[in-house]
Amino acid sequence: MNALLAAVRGRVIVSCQAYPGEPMRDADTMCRVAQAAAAGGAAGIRAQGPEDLRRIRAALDLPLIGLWKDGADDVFITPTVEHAFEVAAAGADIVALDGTGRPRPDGRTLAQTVRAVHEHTGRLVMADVSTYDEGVAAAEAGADLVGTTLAGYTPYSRGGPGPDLDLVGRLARDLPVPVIAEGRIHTTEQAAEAIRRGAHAVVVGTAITHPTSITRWFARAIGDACPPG
Ligand SMILES: CC(=O)N[C@H](C=O)[C@@H](O)[C@H](O)[C@H](O)COP(=O)(O)O
Repeated sequence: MNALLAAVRGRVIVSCQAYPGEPMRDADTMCRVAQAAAAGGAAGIRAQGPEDLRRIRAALDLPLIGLWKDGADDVFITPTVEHAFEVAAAGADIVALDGTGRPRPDGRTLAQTVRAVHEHTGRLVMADVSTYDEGVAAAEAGADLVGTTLAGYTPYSRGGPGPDLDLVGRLARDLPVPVIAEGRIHTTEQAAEAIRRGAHAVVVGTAITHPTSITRWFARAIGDACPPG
Protein backbone atom coordinates (compact mmCIF):
# COMPACT_ATOMS: atom_id res chain seq x y z
CA MET A 1 0.00 0.00 0.00
CA ASN A 2 1.10 3.54 -0.77
CA ALA A 3 2.95 5.04 2.25
CA LEU A 4 0.55 7.98 2.53
CA LEU A 5 -2.45 5.70 2.63
CA ALA A 6 -0.73 3.47 5.16
CA ALA A 7 -0.03 6.49 7.37
CA VAL A 8 -3.70 7.39 7.70
CA ARG A 9 -5.10 3.86 7.96
CA GLY A 10 -7.53 3.51 10.86
CA ARG A 11 -7.03 7.11 11.92
CA VAL A 12 -8.70 10.51 11.88
CA ILE A 13 -7.99 13.16 9.26
CA VAL A 14 -9.12 16.63 10.27
CA SER A 15 -10.73 18.93 7.73
CA CYS A 16 -9.75 22.54 8.42
CA GLN A 17 -11.99 24.83 6.41
CA ALA A 18 -13.81 28.10 6.99
CA TYR A 19 -16.49 29.46 4.68
CA PRO A 20 -16.41 32.74 2.73
CA GLY A 21 -17.08 35.73 4.98
CA GLU A 22 -16.43 33.89 8.23
CA PRO A 23 -14.05 35.27 10.88
CA MET A 24 -11.75 32.23 10.62
CA ARG A 25 -11.46 32.42 6.81
CA ASP A 26 -7.78 33.22 6.85
CA ALA A 27 -4.82 31.05 5.89
CA ASP A 28 -2.84 31.72 9.07
CA THR A 29 -5.85 30.84 11.22
CA MET A 30 -6.49 27.62 9.29
CA CYS A 31 -2.84 26.72 9.61
CA ARG A 32 -3.02 27.12 13.38
CA VAL A 33 -6.20 25.06 13.51
CA ALA A 34 -4.39 22.35 11.55
CA GLN A 35 -1.43 22.49 13.93
CA ALA A 36 -3.81 22.16 16.89
CA ALA A 37 -5.44 19.13 15.26
CA ALA A 38 -2.03 17.60 14.65
CA ALA A 39 -1.18 18.04 18.33
CA GLY A 40 -4.32 16.07 19.15
CA GLY A 41 -3.38 13.14 16.95
CA ALA A 42 -4.70 13.94 13.49
CA ALA A 43 -3.07 11.58 11.02
CA GLY A 44 -3.69 13.96 8.16
CA ILE A 45 -5.23 17.28 7.25
CA ARG A 46 -7.82 18.14 4.61
CA ALA A 47 -7.85 21.78 3.57
CA GLN A 48 -9.19 24.02 0.83
CA GLY A 49 -7.69 26.71 -1.36
CA PRO A 50 -4.10 27.18 -2.58
CA GLU A 51 -3.22 29.73 0.10
CA ASP A 52 -4.34 27.60 3.03
CA LEU A 53 -2.64 24.57 1.51
CA ARG A 54 0.68 26.36 1.02
CA ARG A 55 0.62 27.62 4.62
CA ILE A 56 -0.29 24.23 6.09
CA ARG A 57 2.25 22.40 3.88
CA ALA A 58 5.02 24.66 5.16
CA ALA A 59 4.04 24.14 8.80
CA LEU A 60 3.16 20.46 9.00
CA ASP A 61 4.70 17.23 7.78
CA LEU A 62 1.47 15.23 7.63
CA PRO A 63 -0.42 13.77 4.68
CA LEU A 64 -2.34 16.67 3.18
CA ILE A 65 -5.57 16.24 1.23
CA GLY A 66 -6.16 19.38 -0.82
CA LEU A 67 -9.15 20.72 -2.65
CA TRP A 68 -10.28 24.02 -4.08
CA LYS A 69 -13.91 24.96 -3.75
CA ASP A 70 -14.83 27.20 -6.62
CA GLY A 71 -18.02 28.17 -8.36
CA ALA A 72 -21.66 28.02 -7.53
CA ASP A 73 -22.40 25.34 -10.10
CA ASP A 74 -23.18 21.76 -9.16
CA VAL A 75 -19.54 20.69 -9.37
CA PHE A 76 -17.63 22.90 -6.96
CA ILE A 77 -14.97 20.73 -5.30
CA THR A 78 -11.83 21.17 -7.45
CA PRO A 79 -14.08 21.52 -10.50
CA THR A 80 -11.48 21.51 -13.31
CA VAL A 81 -8.11 20.00 -14.10
CA GLU A 82 -6.54 23.46 -13.73
CA HIS A 83 -7.86 23.69 -10.17
CA ALA A 84 -6.44 20.23 -9.49
CA PHE A 85 -3.00 21.22 -10.79
CA GLU A 86 -3.02 24.31 -8.54
CA VAL A 87 -3.97 22.20 -5.53
CA ALA A 88 -1.07 19.86 -6.27
CA ALA A 89 1.32 22.78 -6.80
CA ALA A 90 0.27 24.22 -3.44
CA GLY A 91 1.60 21.09 -1.74
CA ALA A 92 -1.29 18.66 -1.44
CA ASP A 93 -0.26 15.00 -1.41
CA ILE A 94 -3.73 13.91 -2.37
CA VAL A 95 -5.97 15.95 -4.67
CA ALA A 96 -9.63 15.72 -3.68
CA LEU A 97 -12.12 16.45 -6.41
CA ASP A 98 -15.77 16.02 -7.32
CA GLY A 99 -16.18 12.34 -8.14
CA THR A 100 -19.82 12.43 -9.14
CA GLY A 101 -20.88 11.72 -12.69
CA ARG A 102 -22.15 15.26 -13.24
CA PRO A 103 -20.79 17.33 -16.14
CA ARG A 104 -17.62 19.15 -15.19
CA PRO A 105 -17.15 22.82 -16.14
CA ASP A 106 -14.10 21.99 -18.27
CA GLY A 107 -15.95 19.28 -20.18
CA ARG A 108 -13.57 16.51 -19.11
CA THR A 109 -14.77 13.19 -17.77
CA LEU A 110 -13.75 12.01 -14.33
CA ALA A 111 -11.44 9.40 -15.90
CA GLN A 112 -9.73 12.06 -18.05
CA THR A 113 -9.36 14.29 -15.00
CA VAL A 114 -7.85 11.55 -12.85
CA ARG A 115 -5.44 10.59 -15.63
CA ALA A 116 -4.35 14.20 -16.08
CA VAL A 117 -3.67 14.61 -12.35
CA HIS A 118 -1.69 11.38 -12.26
CA GLU A 119 0.37 12.18 -15.35
CA HIS A 120 1.06 15.85 -14.65
CA THR A 121 1.42 15.90 -10.87
CA GLY A 122 2.02 12.32 -9.70
CA ARG A 123 -0.42 12.94 -6.86
CA LEU A 124 -3.08 10.57 -5.61
CA VAL A 125 -6.71 11.43 -6.36
CA MET A 126 -9.53 11.25 -3.83
CA ALA A 127 -12.94 11.15 -5.51
CA ASP A 128 -15.67 12.78 -3.42
CA VAL A 129 -18.89 10.93 -4.21
CA SER A 130 -22.50 10.97 -3.08
CA THR A 131 -23.82 7.50 -3.95
CA TYR A 132 -22.76 3.87 -4.22
CA ASP A 133 -22.86 3.91 -8.05
CA GLU A 134 -20.67 7.00 -8.13
CA GLY A 135 -18.17 5.29 -5.84
CA VAL A 136 -17.96 2.26 -8.12
CA ALA A 137 -17.60 4.49 -11.19
CA ALA A 138 -14.93 6.62 -9.51
CA ALA A 139 -12.81 3.58 -8.67
CA GLU A 140 -13.21 2.39 -12.27
CA ALA A 141 -12.17 5.86 -13.44
CA GLY A 142 -8.87 5.42 -11.63
CA ALA A 143 -9.40 7.27 -8.34
CA ASP A 144 -6.91 6.12 -5.71
CA LEU A 145 -9.38 6.58 -2.86
CA VAL A 146 -13.08 7.31 -2.63
CA GLY A 147 -14.74 9.52 -0.02
CA THR A 148 -18.41 9.72 0.96
CA THR A 149 -17.98 13.50 1.20
CA LEU A 150 -20.90 14.46 -1.03
CA ALA A 151 -23.52 12.04 0.32
CA GLY A 152 -26.50 14.27 1.06
CA TYR A 153 -25.07 17.15 -0.96
CA THR A 154 -26.40 16.17 -4.38
CA PRO A 155 -30.11 16.43 -5.14
CA TYR A 156 -30.36 12.67 -5.68
CA SER A 157 -28.37 11.37 -2.66
CA ARG A 158 -29.47 10.54 0.84
CA GLY A 159 -29.12 13.38 3.32
CA GLY A 160 -30.07 13.44 6.95
CA PRO A 161 -28.53 14.79 10.10
CA GLY A 162 -25.90 12.07 10.48
CA PRO A 163 -23.35 10.38 8.22
CA ASP A 164 -24.40 7.79 5.65
CA LEU A 165 -22.67 4.87 7.34
CA ASP A 166 -24.54 2.34 5.20
CA LEU A 167 -22.92 3.90 2.15
CA VAL A 168 -19.52 3.75 3.86
CA GLY A 169 -20.01 0.04 4.61
CA ARG A 170 -21.22 -0.91 1.14
CA LEU A 171 -18.43 0.95 -0.63
CA ALA A 172 -15.78 -0.42 1.75
CA ARG A 173 -17.04 -3.94 1.10
CA ASP A 174 -17.09 -3.65 -2.69
CA LEU A 175 -14.43 -1.22 -3.86
CA PRO A 176 -10.86 -2.21 -4.67
CA VAL A 177 -9.57 1.12 -3.31
CA PRO A 178 -9.64 2.59 0.22
CA VAL A 179 -12.88 4.28 1.25
CA ILE A 180 -12.76 7.40 3.38
CA ALA A 181 -15.77 8.12 5.60
CA GLU A 182 -16.50 11.83 5.40
CA GLY A 183 -19.53 14.05 5.90
CA ARG A 184 -21.53 14.89 9.03
CA ILE A 185 -19.47 12.71 11.35
CA HIS A 186 -20.17 14.60 14.55
CA THR A 187 -19.46 12.11 17.33
CA THR A 188 -16.67 9.79 18.34
CA GLU A 189 -19.15 6.89 18.16
CA GLN A 190 -19.96 7.65 14.52
CA ALA A 191 -16.26 7.83 13.69
CA ALA A 192 -15.58 4.49 15.37
CA GLU A 193 -18.56 2.89 13.63
CA ALA A 194 -17.26 4.06 10.25
CA ILE A 195 -14.00 2.25 10.93
CA ARG A 196 -15.89 -0.87 12.06
CA ARG A 197 -17.76 -0.78 8.76
CA GLY A 198 -14.52 -0.87 6.86
CA ALA A 199 -13.58 2.75 6.30
CA HIS A 200 -9.86 3.17 5.70
CA ALA A 201 -9.86 6.49 7.59
CA VAL A 202 -12.36 9.06 8.84
CA VAL A 203 -12.41 12.74 7.91
CA VAL A 204 -13.98 15.00 10.53
CA GLY A 205 -14.44 18.69 9.82
CA THR A 206 -17.25 20.68 11.39
CA ALA A 207 -17.30 18.84 14.72
CA ILE A 208 -13.63 19.69 15.34
CA THR A 209 -12.90 22.88 13.43
CA HIS A 210 -16.08 24.91 13.02
CA PRO A 211 -16.90 26.71 16.28
CA THR A 212 -19.95 28.48 14.87
CA SER A 213 -21.68 25.18 14.12
CA ILE A 214 -20.63 23.59 17.40
CA THR A 215 -21.90 26.60 19.33
CA ARG A 216 -25.17 26.43 17.42
CA TRP A 217 -25.61 22.78 18.43
CA PHE A 218 -25.17 23.64 22.10
CA ALA A 219 -27.31 26.78 21.89
CA ARG A 220 -30.16 24.84 20.31
CA ALA A 221 -29.96 21.96 22.80
CA ILE A 222 -29.91 24.32 25.75
CA GLY A 223 -32.70 26.39 24.27
CA ASP A 224 -34.82 23.27 23.79
CA ALA A 225 -34.15 22.18 27.39
CA CYS A 226 -34.91 25.56 28.91
CA PRO A 227 -38.33 25.65 30.60
CA PRO A 228 -40.61 28.37 29.23
CA GLY A 229 -40.94 31.63 31.13
C1 LIG B 1 -20.12 18.99 1.10
C2 LIG B 1 -18.84 19.76 1.24
O1 LIG B 1 -18.69 20.80 0.66
N1 LIG B 1 -17.87 19.24 2.04
C3 LIG B 1 -16.63 19.91 2.25
C4 LIG B 1 -15.56 19.13 1.69
O2 LIG B 1 -14.40 19.35 1.75
C5 LIG B 1 -16.43 20.44 3.65
O3 LIG B 1 -17.24 21.60 3.73
C6 LIG B 1 -16.76 19.54 4.84
O4 LIG B 1 -16.55 20.28 6.01
C7 LIG B 1 -15.93 18.28 4.90
O5 LIG B 1 -16.37 17.40 3.90
C8 LIG B 1 -16.01 17.52 6.24
O6 LIG B 1 -17.34 17.21 6.53
P1 LIG B 1 -17.98 17.63 7.93
O7 LIG B 1 -17.70 19.08 8.11
O8 LIG B 1 -19.45 17.34 7.78
O9 LIG B 1 -17.33 16.78 9.01
